[in-house]
Amino acid sequence: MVDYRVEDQFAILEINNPPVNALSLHVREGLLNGVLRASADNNVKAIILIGKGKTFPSGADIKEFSRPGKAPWLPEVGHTIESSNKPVFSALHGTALGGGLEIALFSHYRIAEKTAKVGFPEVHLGLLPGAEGTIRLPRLTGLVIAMEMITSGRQVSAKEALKFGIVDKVVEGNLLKETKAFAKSVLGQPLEPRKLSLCGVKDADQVDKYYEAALKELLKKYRGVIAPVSCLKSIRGSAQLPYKEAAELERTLFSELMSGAQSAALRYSFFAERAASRWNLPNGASSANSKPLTIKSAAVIGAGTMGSGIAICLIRSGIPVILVEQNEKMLENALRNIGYILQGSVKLGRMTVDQRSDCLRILQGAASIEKLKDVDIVIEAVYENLKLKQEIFEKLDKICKPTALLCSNTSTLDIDLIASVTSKPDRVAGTHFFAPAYIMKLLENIYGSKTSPITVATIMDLGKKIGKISVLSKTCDGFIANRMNKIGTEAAFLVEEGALPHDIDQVLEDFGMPMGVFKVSDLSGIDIGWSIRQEMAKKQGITLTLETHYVSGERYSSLADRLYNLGRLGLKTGKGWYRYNNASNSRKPIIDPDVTDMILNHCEKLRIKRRQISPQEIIERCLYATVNEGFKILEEGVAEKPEDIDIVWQYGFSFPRYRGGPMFYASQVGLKKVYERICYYHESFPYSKHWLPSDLLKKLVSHPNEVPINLWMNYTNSKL
Ligand SMILES: CC/C=C\C/C=C/C(=O)SCCNC(=O)CCNC(=O)[C@H](O)C(C)(C)COP(=O)(O)OP(=O)(O)OC[C@H]1O[C@@H](n2cnc3c(N)ncnc32)[C@H](O)[C@@H]1OP(=O)(O)O
Repeated sequence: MVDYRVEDQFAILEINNPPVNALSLHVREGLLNGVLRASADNNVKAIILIGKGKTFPSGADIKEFSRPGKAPWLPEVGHTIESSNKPVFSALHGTALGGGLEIALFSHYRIAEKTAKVGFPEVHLGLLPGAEGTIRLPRLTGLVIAMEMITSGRQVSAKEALKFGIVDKVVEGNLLKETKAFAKSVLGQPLEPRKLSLCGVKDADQVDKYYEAALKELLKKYRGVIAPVSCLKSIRGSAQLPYKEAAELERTLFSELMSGAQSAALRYSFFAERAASRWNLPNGASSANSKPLTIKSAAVIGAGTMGSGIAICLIRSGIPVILVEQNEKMLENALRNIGYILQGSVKLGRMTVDQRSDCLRILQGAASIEKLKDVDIVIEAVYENLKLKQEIFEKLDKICKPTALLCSNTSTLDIDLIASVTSKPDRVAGTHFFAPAYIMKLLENIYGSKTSPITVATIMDLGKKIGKISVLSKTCDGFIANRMNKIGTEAAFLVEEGALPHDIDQVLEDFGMPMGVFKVSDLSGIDIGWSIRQEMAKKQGITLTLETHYVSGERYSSLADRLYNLGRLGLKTGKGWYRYNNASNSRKPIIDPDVTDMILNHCEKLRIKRRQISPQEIIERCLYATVNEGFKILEEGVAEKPEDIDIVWQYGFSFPRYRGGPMFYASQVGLKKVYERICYYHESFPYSKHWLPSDLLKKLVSHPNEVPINLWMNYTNSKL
């Protein structure tokens, strides 16, 4: 794991632990033994630490964090490096992150290859750089930069690292050769000034001021997240305490974070995200054995908000797009809007003026789909109506080349029904983007019964290429995301039973959702849900009234229909579940007593006796109903694994990452407890079929060993 050789009186310790040279036990042992051996060798003048393959160590081995670890620990390895009688040079390339950067900070000198990046991403895992990174970095960079880098987890370029004083030299070409050359230029110089444990923090006298300012910002930016504040406390310690005491404080804070629920969820999320990109189909095809096609050109049908957003995602990644819209005025507006949105990206520094021009150069509008005969993929993004989509797919089937993939941005419709009108159903799939498509990271890809592995591989790969997190779902009504989402339904019932919209929103926001469900509803428009409900009623041949309380034997809440009838369509009309001060263009929701009156009247008419509802019940009702559906989704093979579901929730619905996702959250609460509460709510609300307990959940609670391994998460010691 660490290859040792001596060349030109340099001991080269080459770390060889692919794929990212994580500092697993054997690497730590190799480094420790290698440094001791080189220090004792009279033929060695200096020691060089370097990574084999694509990177210097990118951190501690995160997998080791979930099991009892073994010495030597990283700080021990680090102090052996620092106290060596020979100068130690870390030669950085790739991504020198976390524990990797800490090893470098224990070294006496750091040389970085031009394209290298360095950083402390531990905060994303709910941790702090616990091998004295919070104590050493401020000694090089000063407090402000260290606070920013460590609390944000940002990776900085070699050039920036040089400017900040993190590295001593940036080199091009052969890193080892250049490191040796640099080493020769400093050999013989005293080592003491190079030992960070002997240096002070140069702006230590300003620490309280910097701490307060950073804390204020963090509390606003990362509400409810504990690691950034612990990072900050540890950095403050680096300035206020003697080195050893600061290191002890760091260790204490690190242990607290490591044993906490947030870090467990964030570490799970790290692996879940990577697991979601791997997929298996029931026919044995998988991401490991299926090769994607290369997509060189695309078309998007429908220039509404969704279609335009999807076109932006594609052109931003260099894929030429034909945007098709029959309505010429709408097309013109859409092309102009895309220009404005990209202009906004330039203003925010997310792209250059030239990059914007390049994007617009590969975007063209078209009024008919006749022009699509040569494109590699078509993504249809018209109104959610099966008949309309089938008409389009029938035409595309005739016009497009036989190898073209035909995809629908449907959020609910059966892919098999859409594919059934084409002669090549193996080429048809769903690519469900989330609004706004150019911002939201999730791409929910859907396969039908005839979708080929090549098609699946291609859309999963396309997602990655356009910077999305792709998750695969089998076709069903609503797929993973919308089928599972029971929060809105239960929230409305809770309001009928005694809670008020702002009570529910507050509880959900305290839980970590960025916005409560009623605020979201106001933002997207009360009319959207209303049309969906009317469409559903039409299909079932029923008429919804303001007194409707049951539909086909299922409990129904007409509260939102009442808002619609009052013309309270949400933010756009200045009134919805909340009131808005449109005169001042404010988006801030204001609690409206008229809504409370409307709710109380509704309950009186339906003879509902209102009661006190606790925050605990709000969380349970909103989340456990969703979790129960999640288990049904797993049982039916709609999602292949719980990690897929959790990633859909994190990236599609902004579920707090520090809670892992609904499935991981349920595992932390304890599946037995969750199951018992679901059974209780099923008894209490027999007319809501989403409370019918999932068989899989029942089995996991009663006979966990009989459940196939993929149906429960790999990366957690879940409490059953
Ligand atoms: C007493 C105190 C002790 C320790 C303090 C130190 C703490 C730490 O160092 S915590 C770790 C800090 N480092 C990180 O958080 C980096 C995490 N990794 C990444 O950000 C990325 O993997 C990368 C930028 C390094 C590379 O990205 P990319 O090239 O896109 O590859 P992948 O992300 O797909 O990763 C490839 C493969 O490697 C696995 N992996 C990555 N990092 C680690 C790691 N630190 N430990 C274990 N495994 C790691 C990753 O899961 C992928 O494997 P799978 O595809 O099988 O999942």
